[in-house]
Amino acid sequence: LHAPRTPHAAMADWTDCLDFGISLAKQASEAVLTAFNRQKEVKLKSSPADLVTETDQRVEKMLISAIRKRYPQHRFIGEESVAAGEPLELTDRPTWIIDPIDGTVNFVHRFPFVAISIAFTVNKQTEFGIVYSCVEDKLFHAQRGRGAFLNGEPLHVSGQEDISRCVVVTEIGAERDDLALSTLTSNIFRLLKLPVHGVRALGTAAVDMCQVATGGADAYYHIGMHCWDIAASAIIVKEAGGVVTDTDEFDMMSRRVIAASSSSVANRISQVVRAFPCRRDCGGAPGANGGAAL
Ligand SMILES: Nc1ncnc2c1ncn2[C@@H]1O[C@H](CO)[C@@H](O)[C@H]1OP(=O)(O)O
Ligand SMILES: [Mg+2]
Ligand SMILES: [Mg+2]
Repeated sequence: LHAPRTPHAAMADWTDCLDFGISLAKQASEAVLTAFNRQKEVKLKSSPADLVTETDQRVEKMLISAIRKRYPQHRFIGEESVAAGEPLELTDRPTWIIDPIDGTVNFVHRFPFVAISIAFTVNKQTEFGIVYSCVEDKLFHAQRGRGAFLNGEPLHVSGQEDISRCVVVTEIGAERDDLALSTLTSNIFRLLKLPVHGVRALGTAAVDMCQVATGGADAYYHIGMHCWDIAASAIIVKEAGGVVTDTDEFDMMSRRVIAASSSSVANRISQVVRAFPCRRDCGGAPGANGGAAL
């Protein structure tokens, strides 16, 4: 007798991978903290504000080689691998999306918010996300359909629906051209005029977005970041009861995101904030097959 065939991905719950990812994030955090107070050699990437250090590269290599050893069939999208010329391609295969240090400018300056961000997708759907805020020693994680947690305690968004009572987090990013800078500053101007209670930026997209999951902030938006900056924190916000959108449906490759405590706050931010053009990380038109869903 033959049991009915169920696709492998539908059967698996990927908890094994999640546990392994958490143990690796802890190891990676030790490496980041050891280097944190030392003098760093800094190289530039796409702009004078887009930095990389030897630690970013070493931590990413350590993570990928450990995962590859245990799961030889799995694929990777890593910030520093892509910077070194690896293709950025999301397929249906199990894929680890890694930012070895989110907040490299903070790391270089010893501004105490840096994180390791690890997301895992199957069939382009995120199964879990891990964000380890190293200096704070805060481990955020979420698994699809199973809630979001900070150091093991359940997380919930604030539920705030009134934009004028919101703390909104965003990032300044690495772009320094006139169009990007004027769009960015006028977005902040328009939000402050609504008014909102405050606008904040911690310097790490992953940790910023986790603030929405804790209820410490009510919304987050960012234009220009990459999939590895937000893939893990997006599922953490969603599992904490938040809303994660683009101008339309969330697409982690679109380089735009709004995460909010409620759909009314998300809609209000999408009415106020304008995007500047960014080349997609991968895939076709927004929402097309090459994108990725939560
Ligand atoms: N081109 C870009 N535009 C906007 N944000 C970017 C960016 N590249 C990276 N980021 C991310 O935005 C935050 C800082 O503004 C960080 O999370 C940073 O990630 P990183 O430190 O891994 O490079
Ligand atoms: Mg990053
Ligand atoms: Mg990084």
